[in-house]
Amino acid sequence: MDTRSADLIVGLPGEDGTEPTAIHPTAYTSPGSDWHPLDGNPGDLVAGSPRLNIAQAELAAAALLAALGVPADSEVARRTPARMVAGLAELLTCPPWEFTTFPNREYQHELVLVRDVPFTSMCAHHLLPFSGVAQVGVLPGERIAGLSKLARAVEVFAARMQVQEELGQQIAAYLDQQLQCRGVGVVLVAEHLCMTRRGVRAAGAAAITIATRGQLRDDLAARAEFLQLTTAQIRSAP
Ligand SMILES: Nc1nc2c(ncn2[C@@H]2O[C@H](COP(=O)(O)OP(=O)(O)OP(=O)(O)O)[C@@H](O)[C@H]2O)c(=O)[nH]1
Ligand SMILES: [Zn+2]
Repeated sequence: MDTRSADLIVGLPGEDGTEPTAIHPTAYTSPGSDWHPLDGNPGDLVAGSPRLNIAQAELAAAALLAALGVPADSEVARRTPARMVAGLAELLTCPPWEFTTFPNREYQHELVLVRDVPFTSMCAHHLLPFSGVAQVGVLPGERIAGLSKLARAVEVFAARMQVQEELGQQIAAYLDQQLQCRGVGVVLVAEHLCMTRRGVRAAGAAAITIATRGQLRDDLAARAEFLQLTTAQIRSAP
């Protein structure tokens, strides 16, 4: 497995077949990431968290709108600062969940792939959403994950401000650590509003990133199969 994450390995299945000790995804900081506005803990951004000051955020939102010259006195706009804060908090928050695994009793050694997991995340450069689909593949080891947990891993790491490359690497590193499996692959295809609706306004442009671990990175045949299954339907340039 990825040597960069060796010092962070948790969740090893017990020798007697007991459940691994799961780390909660919201308490997880991926290896190799040196900067996250939410400090690796999107779960902090929930109502009541000392890090989420709703009143202050609403004042700041009102000040931002005023500085942008947006009138605040209409009935429609009166609650806009509160809606802005609630909307951002929602995009940067994920409900808690536990990573469930099961013994790989029939020894499924072929690829397990969950395709087209929709996600929305927040661009760390412009605070605009980027959204698309994730393809999450695992070459199982001793244990297999509940399928929904592969999609939940996407969901929880999407609830951060970041760039797409980081999102893919965080998901891959997390699954690698949790499952101690033989390989992990994450393909993200996303539209960045900061690029398609402003700036260069490249409408229709998509960003594709690939993050792999273990045999899906190092075994050329396994990698080719994974990429063929996950990228075959991506539209080529006109
Ligand atoms: N690699 C990467 N770049 C991103 C991502 N999201 C946004 N960007 C890019 O981040 C860059 C920020 O560059 P800047 O030149 O500082 O920003 P800007 O002046 O708004 O640039 P323009 O978007 O070209 O107008 C832009 O090129 C964005 O397209 C991402 O997920 N990954
Ligand atoms: Zn952006």
